[in-house]
Amino acid sequence: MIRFNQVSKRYPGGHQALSNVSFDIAEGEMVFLTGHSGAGKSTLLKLIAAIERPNGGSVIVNGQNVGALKPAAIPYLRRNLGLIFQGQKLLFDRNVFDNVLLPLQICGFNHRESAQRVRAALDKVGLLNREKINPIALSGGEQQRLCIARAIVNRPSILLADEPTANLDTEYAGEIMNIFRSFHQVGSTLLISTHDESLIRQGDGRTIALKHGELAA
Ligand SMILES: Nc1ncnc2c1ncn2[C@@H]1O[C@H](COP(=O)(O)OP(=O)(O)OP(=O)(O)O)[C@@H](O)[C@H]1O
Repeated sequence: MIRFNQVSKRYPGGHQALSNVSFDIAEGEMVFLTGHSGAGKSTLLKLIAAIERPNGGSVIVNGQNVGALKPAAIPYLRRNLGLIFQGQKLLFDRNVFDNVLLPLQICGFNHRESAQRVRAALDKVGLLNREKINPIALSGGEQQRLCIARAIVNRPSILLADEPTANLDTEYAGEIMNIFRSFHQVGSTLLISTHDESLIRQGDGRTIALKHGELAA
């Protein structure tokens, strides 16, 4: 489902973030991506979502070479991806429900189906009873769960999460891991970058480790 074949990424200015990285992730797998700060984890996730392009090798997602996609094809790729990335902003001028609705509005779903999907996503992350409030009134962990609801409302087949439990206490981190496990159980493919050893222990998935931009043995 995701295949990296000898992938290298060098940023402008000459920094080599990834060197000759190769691995496969099968449909339905849950994989943790680990490595020190600066090892290249975020870069690897961005290559899958075509936020960055590789300088060498190929990144294949669902049979498509995403590094070679034309810009017009990128939104179609992203419809199959749920992205939980650092720095993604919630909209504080809309309520919880409307924050989750936004990706469906962009895709042109009708109102009734959208509302059902939003409520199903909010239910999964335990925020169904908070749909009318402004996200500013949510705790850090609840805001993170709202970001997850927004990422899954399209029912993506692949979920990419970059440090999803950073800055959260253990209790919240455990809740988020439970949500990921429930996706894994229904057959979604997950790739989760994390420093959090306890998350990895709870997750029962394979680990891919990066060290200075290379796969660590
Ligand atoms: N847009 C960019 N321009 C230039 N260099 C970058 C850019 N993004 C990342 N880098 C560099 O590439 C390397 C890998 O960064 P990346 O963010 O992928 O690492 P990471 O493993 O996710 O780190 P962290 O755990 O700290 O988030 C780092 O040395 C970083 O400074």
